[in-house]
Amino acid sequence: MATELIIATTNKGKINEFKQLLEGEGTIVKSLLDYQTISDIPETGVTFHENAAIKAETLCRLLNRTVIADDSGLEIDALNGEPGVYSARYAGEQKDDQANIDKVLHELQDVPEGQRTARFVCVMAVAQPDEETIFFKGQFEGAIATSRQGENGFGYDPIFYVPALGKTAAELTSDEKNERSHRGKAIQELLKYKNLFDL
Ligand SMILES: O=c1nc[nH]c2c1ncn2[C@H]1C[C@H](O)[C@@H](COP(=O)(O)OP(=O)(O)OP(=O)(O)O)O1
Ligand SMILES: [Mg+2]
Repeated sequence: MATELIIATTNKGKINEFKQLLEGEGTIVKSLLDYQTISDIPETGVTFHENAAIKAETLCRLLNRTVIADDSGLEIDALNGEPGVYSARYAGEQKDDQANIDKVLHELQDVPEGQRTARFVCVMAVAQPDEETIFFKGQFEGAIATSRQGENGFGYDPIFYVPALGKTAAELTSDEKNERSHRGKAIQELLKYKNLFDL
């Protein structure tokens, strides 16, 4: 039987990346979209670690199975690290990617090119029944562009400029993004520490 990895997320962009990063011979990825009867898990924490733990531990308890969660966001230096943990709801509770991007571009309208540095942060929590939750982290350094470029990815990708490649994250192929992204790096750390079949 295939190993099922359960990710406590409803974000389709994340789910696609988890599938590209982890699925293969004998391993399939499931998400909250496969457990429609489970209601939304409120993210009441004030740090990525707290929210990742809340999501992973809540679903772990409900299913009595190992669960992975990803809490991530965009830290913009000129905004003192905002929107950070609040990235998904930056422009309101409706979690609208386009409205969030518009708000970032507006906030940064007078910030010159050299001062638009930012990073994506991902904290991944692995919750297992009767064990301490463990955490893995990844960061992806870049800068905020002045307009949208590219169609790939999700969330803030169209305005996240990757200097080394001269493209936004939304102009990268999924392999190019996964090799260097916050989520890709957190998964690499997880896999250094744990075999997928132990999850
Ligand atoms: O690679 C990324 N490329 C672009 N944007 C990204 C990325 N990674 C995180 N982000 C943004 C999306 C969202 O605005 C926030 C995550 O918020 P976060 O609460 O972790 O996820 P979510 O609410 O969309 O789904 P869920 O909590 O069900 O996993 O950061
Ligand atoms: Mg969320």
